[in-house]
Amino acid sequence: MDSLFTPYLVTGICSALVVACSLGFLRRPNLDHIPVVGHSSLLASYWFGKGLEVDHDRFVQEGYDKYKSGVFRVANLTHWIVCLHRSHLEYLARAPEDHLSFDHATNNLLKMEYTFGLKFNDNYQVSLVQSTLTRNLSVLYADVRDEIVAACNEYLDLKHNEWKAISVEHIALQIASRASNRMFVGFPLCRDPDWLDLNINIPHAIVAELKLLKFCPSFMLPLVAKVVTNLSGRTSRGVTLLGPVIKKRLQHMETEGTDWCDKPNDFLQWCLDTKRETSLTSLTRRMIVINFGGIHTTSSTFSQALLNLAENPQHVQALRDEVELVVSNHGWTNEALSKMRKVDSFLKETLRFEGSSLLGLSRQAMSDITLADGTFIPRGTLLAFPAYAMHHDGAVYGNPKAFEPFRFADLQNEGSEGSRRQMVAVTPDLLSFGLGKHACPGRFFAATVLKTMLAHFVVSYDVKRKDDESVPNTLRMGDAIVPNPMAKVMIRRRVN
Ligand code: HEM
Repeated sequence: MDSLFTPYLVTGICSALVVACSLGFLRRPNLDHIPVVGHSSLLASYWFGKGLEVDHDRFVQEGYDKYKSGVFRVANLTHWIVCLHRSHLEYLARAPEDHLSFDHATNNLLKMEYTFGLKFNDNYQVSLVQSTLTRNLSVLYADVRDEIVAACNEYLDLKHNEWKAISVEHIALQIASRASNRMFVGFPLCRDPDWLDLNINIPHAIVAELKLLKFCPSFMLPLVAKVVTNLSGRTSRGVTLLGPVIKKRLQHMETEGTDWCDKPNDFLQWCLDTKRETSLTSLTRRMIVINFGGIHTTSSTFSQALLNLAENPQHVQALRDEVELVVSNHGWTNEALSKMRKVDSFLKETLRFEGSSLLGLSRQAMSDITLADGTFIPRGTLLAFPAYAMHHDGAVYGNPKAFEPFRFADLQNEGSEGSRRQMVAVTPDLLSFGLGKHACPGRFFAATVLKTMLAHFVVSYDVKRKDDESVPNTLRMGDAIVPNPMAKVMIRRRVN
């Protein structure tokens, strides 16, 4: 019965998709008045889809250079992205959600309900990141550092003083996911290889699923998602691992109220304390989504920083001197991190120089809008800024094509605007953490983890390029910029 039914079902879905896609094309916002860079139509970008993956960076840069003070659009397989100009940043930062929506743009990209199983706009975890997580950084700093040191010892597994080749991406992912999960779900689950593996690999699965889902019109998503996503599989694997921890905590809350001896202080508990949900499924999905936002962003920044360290050995001593001096005065504390200007600058320059996306500040127009320069943006349009090109603009940064690790520390030392130069500052010159009310709320935690990781590496290990090969370039996959997964560096315990 099933085998007879399946071909009809598949044919039905395919035909409906074709009809719906054609209708979808007809209903797209009319953007004829905005110049195109690269593929001249969405259809062309379908046909040359492979080319788009490869050339997207070239098109965006071309548009940025050509339309210096205007807007342009690039095709992104299923929709146009209108790239705005720097002068529109202030409007975007202030625009209310019913004009320019971060949530709709994100949902358009991630199809949250079908990939994570969380309803659109059901995101109370965002305010917990912003408030409780950030507030607890000093209190929980010792735990986070403890996890980083333990993870380094375990995964690097260095014997004596011998050099060892390590896969940068693998090591960065393991350490970042351990450190993050110490804060997210606490000890001992933060060391459970199955929990870590689940959360490290979910983004790969979701990216693959989205490649299919993004062609699907919204009314068909519930049906198609059932076929192409593995939401129930990953949820049940997560519930098996996290469920017993949640159950135990719920029991404590029932018998002992809001406080008890040894009450955990971690993200899971903060979610439970809100009493917004008690279902094992939704709490597990919540912890998966927070891992999704936190792990890969942090680990790819660290991967890139480690590669930059191996590529620029002449800067290691300055970093070591700074870390040793600060730690001798303040110990390993969150306060000490705020004094490590060079470490901060090294990471900030890594975000500027490589970054994680060609485009930043994606938003969807929720009504017809006319920008200050008169450009008309119809309702439904997806907007973004050419972040990578902006970060490499000689009018903003001197010597923009060079990695200058201490450029932000030098600016901090020179000027009165010290705090604006810090990694966590969000300013129009650096869009790595976004801008305005949706600027990344996890950036304070990310900076704590990243600075501790880098500071620990420079004082504990020697790092160099592998066999004097230069480090491989980052990869471009559509808009995303990711460290090359094949990249390796040589590492040993510090010799002097
Ligand atoms: C180096 C690491 C990270 C980078 C580069 C990064 C970058 C970003 C960016 C660009 C945005 C969108 C901002 C906008 O469009 O205005 C964002 C949003 C967000 N990030 Fe991060 N992020 C990082 C780490 C983290 C971590 C560790 C967490 C959680 C602990 C986190 C949680 C979030 C959340 C919840 C949002 C959505 C904010 C909202 O809905 O208003 N991020 N992040």
